[in-house]
Amino acid sequence: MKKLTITRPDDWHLHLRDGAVLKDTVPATARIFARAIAMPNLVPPVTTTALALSYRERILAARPQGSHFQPLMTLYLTNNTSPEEIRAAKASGHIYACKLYPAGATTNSDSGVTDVANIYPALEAMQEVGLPLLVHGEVTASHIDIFDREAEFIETVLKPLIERMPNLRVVFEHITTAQAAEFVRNAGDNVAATITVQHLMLNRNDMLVGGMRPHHYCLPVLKREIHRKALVEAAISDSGKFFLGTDSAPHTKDNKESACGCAGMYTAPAAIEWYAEIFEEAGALDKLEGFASHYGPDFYGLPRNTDTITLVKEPWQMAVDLPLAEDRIVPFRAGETIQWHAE
Ligand SMILES: NC(=O)N[C@@H](CC(=O)O)C(=O)O
Ligand SMILES: [Zn+2]
Ligand SMILES: [Zn+2]
Repeated sequence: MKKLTITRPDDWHLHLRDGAVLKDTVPATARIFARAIAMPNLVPPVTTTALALSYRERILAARPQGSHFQPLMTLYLTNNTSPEEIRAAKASGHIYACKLYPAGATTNSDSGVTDVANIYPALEAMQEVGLPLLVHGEVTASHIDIFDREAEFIETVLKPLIERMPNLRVVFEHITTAQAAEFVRNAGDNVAATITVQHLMLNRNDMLVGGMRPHHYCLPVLKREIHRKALVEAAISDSGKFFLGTDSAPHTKDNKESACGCAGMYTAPAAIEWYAEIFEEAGALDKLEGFASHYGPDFYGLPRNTDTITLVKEPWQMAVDLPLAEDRIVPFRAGETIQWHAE
């Protein structure tokens, strides 16, 4: 039987949500991951240190018994985020980054930033105290085609921003295009990117051929096969600039299977197993540990985990649906076979 032991991984982009669902979402990730960047797009959003600290307590309370899982908290930037709030966040010792959602770009982004110029004072404070900026990198102008929104964001927002603040640490989250991979590769050491399971495994045909598949809808939306290939190249490149961020984004079955379905895929239940499948298929299983367990903490200036997990090539079946508090959720690749099993 094929086996692979790697340093315990972390998830650098995760949606746990809040309230009753935490008892399902927290164990799904804590099963394998030591730490996860907890995204702040709640309703209302996590805009202050006080809100982040109380959210952290609710996540900790939902851990399975004996779990050492650590949520790494983030602040949701708004047009009104002050430099004082940034300094307080850093001083709290529990906030590891701030998230830029362009207003209207994705799930719960209505309070997001309408123009990055509005947050220059906050970004300057982040640059100064060393808090990374996490970016949902898509423009939202209605005349820009949805498949072009990420590439457009690089040219019109990200490049000028990084030129203006060359020491700001930036994570370009859930990249989906060859342009984004190339931009990050050529940028300075202060710029990195996370890559999801779904953008490494699927292209837009998987969402639209043979019927419209709401469970394959997320943002940024799946792209062409050439982009998927470029992302796999980036993930296995060992450059230290690309690391694991699942963007596991739970929505109930009803909210996905709808005339206006929510964006997001729930990959937490077998994330590391799917990444292993991707790396194996690319002939690069030896590169999985760097991507999943080393480059993330290195970029954030945190210690790597000291214990390990073992992946065994032992096929199993993903459930067709799972509990999400009082509702049901359809996980990624529901009912399908998973090649690896991690423990
Ligand atoms: N990725 C998604 O499609 N959805 C995420 C938000 C996000 O990360 O953009 C969510 O919170 O549901
Ligand atoms: Zn996003
Ligand atoms: Zn996300």
